[in-house]
Amino acid sequence: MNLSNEESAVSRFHCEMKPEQKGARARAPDERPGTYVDGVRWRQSRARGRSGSTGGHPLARHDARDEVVVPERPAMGPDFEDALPMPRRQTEALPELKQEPGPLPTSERATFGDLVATSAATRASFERMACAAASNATVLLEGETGTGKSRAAHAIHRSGARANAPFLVVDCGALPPNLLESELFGHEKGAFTGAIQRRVGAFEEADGGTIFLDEIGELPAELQPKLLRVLENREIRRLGSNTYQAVNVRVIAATHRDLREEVQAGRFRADLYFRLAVVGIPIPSLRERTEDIPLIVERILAGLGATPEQLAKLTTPDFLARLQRAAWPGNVRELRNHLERCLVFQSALPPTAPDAANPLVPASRAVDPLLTYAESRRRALESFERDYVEALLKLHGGKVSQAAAAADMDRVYLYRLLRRHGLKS
Ligand SMILES: Nc1ncnc2c1ncn2[C@@H]1O[C@H](COP(=O)(O)OP(=O)(O)OP(=O)(O)O)[C@@H](O)[C@H]1O
Repeated sequence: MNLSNEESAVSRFHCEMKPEQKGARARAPDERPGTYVDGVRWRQSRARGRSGSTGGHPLARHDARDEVVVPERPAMGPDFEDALPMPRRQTEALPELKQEPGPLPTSERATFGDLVATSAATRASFERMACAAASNATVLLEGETGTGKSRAAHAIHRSGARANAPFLVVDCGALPPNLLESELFGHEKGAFTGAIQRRVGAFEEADGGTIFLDEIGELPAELQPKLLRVLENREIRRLGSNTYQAVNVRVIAATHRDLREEVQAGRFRADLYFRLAVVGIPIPSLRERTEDIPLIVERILAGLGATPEQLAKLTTPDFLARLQRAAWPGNVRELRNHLERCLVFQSALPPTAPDAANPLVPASRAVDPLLTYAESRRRALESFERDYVEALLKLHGGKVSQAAAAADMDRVYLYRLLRRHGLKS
């Protein structure tokens, strides 16, 4: 399909088009005016070869070739992307913009790399991962914290043609903008105070391989146009340098955010979103795929070196059923931590039950007067911290920046606490 849009003022998500055998199915997300096929206004339509569709004024054409053409921006100077404004905040009523990746193909595939699953939802994700691995396309993994996005990214890399080349991970939420820019693109000596020598960035280091941009939704606004340029032109410029150099890097990005919502709110560039989501792969939360829990438990226990006796004790139908009923806001990571605790305490511990009156408040823990005051205090503080950040994150749907702002904490400090308590890697 060849789709063109010559009008810059078109809404960010004006319509969705899905290729079908004999053309394309197009869907307008709401009643907003101005989307036409062959002159007729529509919300859902099946378009044939060479129909014209206008969204307001713009013209969208498609033909039967299996190719999507995103309009190119005019060529400008090396810093042209820095001058591009962030899109304005959407002021009109927000339409229903939940991502609909289309019906995912059902798959027999119960493993991908070291990931295992039985649920249809996860097997469908595996199918997409396998397709992505066979290509060089940019991938966007979307799922809650701890669902296994990093593992999936690594598995895609390992299953593809770049398997023997480097795989570099950059957490876009963990560094302030200037350090992140240098981490990604490198810098020249003297580029800023403290740049005492030249530094190669992750894109250069990953040349020939894959770069995994974790928490891409946290990418600061000023770096978004720079990443867009890399994705469009496959070239980078070190901080403090005037020249671009070509890089051959496959990009896999991941986020726990709904990036479409971020685009609607004007916090994430629509053009960057489209460049990233060439292959979008949703990773379901653990509570949406409780059928996977027994297999995942076995896999995790084997990885943790559980003995056959421990394995038998922690895979009884009763214990597995309890695990399947738990909420797991931290998803597989939290499940893994729980199993590790079970091994340490040699017991099939019940998963932390949320307080009945307030599901966000975990049950209180008893104090042990046999411990010293200092040790008791340390443990209580530790336990408070974990419960607090876990509940905070759950309250804010896994959105770290939002949670940090609401709790009046520094985002980087919250990240540190989440990592310390195994709620984030
Ligand atoms: N299918 C699986 N089998 C075993 N362990 C898993 C599986 N999926 C995830 N894990 C474990 O869960 C933890 C979290 O996985 P991972 O870091 O890939 O999640 P994530 O979605 O990238 O998290 P975040 O969004 O916080 O970065 C890791 O310890 C990983 O080893």
